[in-house]
Amino acid sequence: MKVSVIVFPGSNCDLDVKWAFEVCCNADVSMVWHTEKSLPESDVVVLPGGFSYGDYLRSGAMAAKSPIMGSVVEFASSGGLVLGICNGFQILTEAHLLPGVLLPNVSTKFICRPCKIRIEQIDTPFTFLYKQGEVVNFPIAHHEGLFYLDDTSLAKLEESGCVTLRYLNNPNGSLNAIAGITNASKNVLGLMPHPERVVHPLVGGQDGVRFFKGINEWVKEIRR
Ligand SMILES: NC(=O)CC[C@H](N)C(=O)O
Repeated sequence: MKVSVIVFPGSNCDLDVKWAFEVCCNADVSMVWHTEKSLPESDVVVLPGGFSYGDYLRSGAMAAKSPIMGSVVEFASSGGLVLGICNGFQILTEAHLLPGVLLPNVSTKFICRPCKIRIEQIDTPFTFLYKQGEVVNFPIAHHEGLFYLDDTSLAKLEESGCVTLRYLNNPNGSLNAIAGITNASKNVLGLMPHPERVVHPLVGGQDGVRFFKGINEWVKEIRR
């Protein structure tokens, strides 16, 4: 499986997610600097966590205008798998690949801790190795994690089964405790928690292993 991780000035989870793909599924991972205009051959494109452009203006707003994003949008539109973790989720909403916006946490504090997350949808390339309703531990680390959407669009998002992950104890005040969503065709996932931080017992857990293994199996299935 070929994975491209987009690196923005201020990304800081780029190497963690590269390692997660390597350790979980022996993936071939390329790091792609944001000023590139085209993607290498890819099965999956990842927008990693961090503080792209120092979170100036709004988290993800400037990164969404980076030269590489034209190719990322094209890749997503053609059905390619796109994964945005934390700052990557913020970039996906700013690029309008996903609906809604991530606002400052209701506490106005940066929150960094383990978090219980319920898997709400398993009919996605990212979550199908989990059980429906399973509760996992994925850490969170963000200041702007409050997922917000207008009432009508939120109802539509829920009805269409695009709410993929939900917090058990809503740490940031997200509407409907939403932690992760997909687009309608479910090839684009954005989530605030960090599955790449729980892929080895040495780093505090393994609940993220099936997330990355699942992506790999999904890609291999498509290729077959
Ligand atoms: N870990 C991250 O990706 C941080 C996301 C973002 N910069 C925030 O603080 O909300």
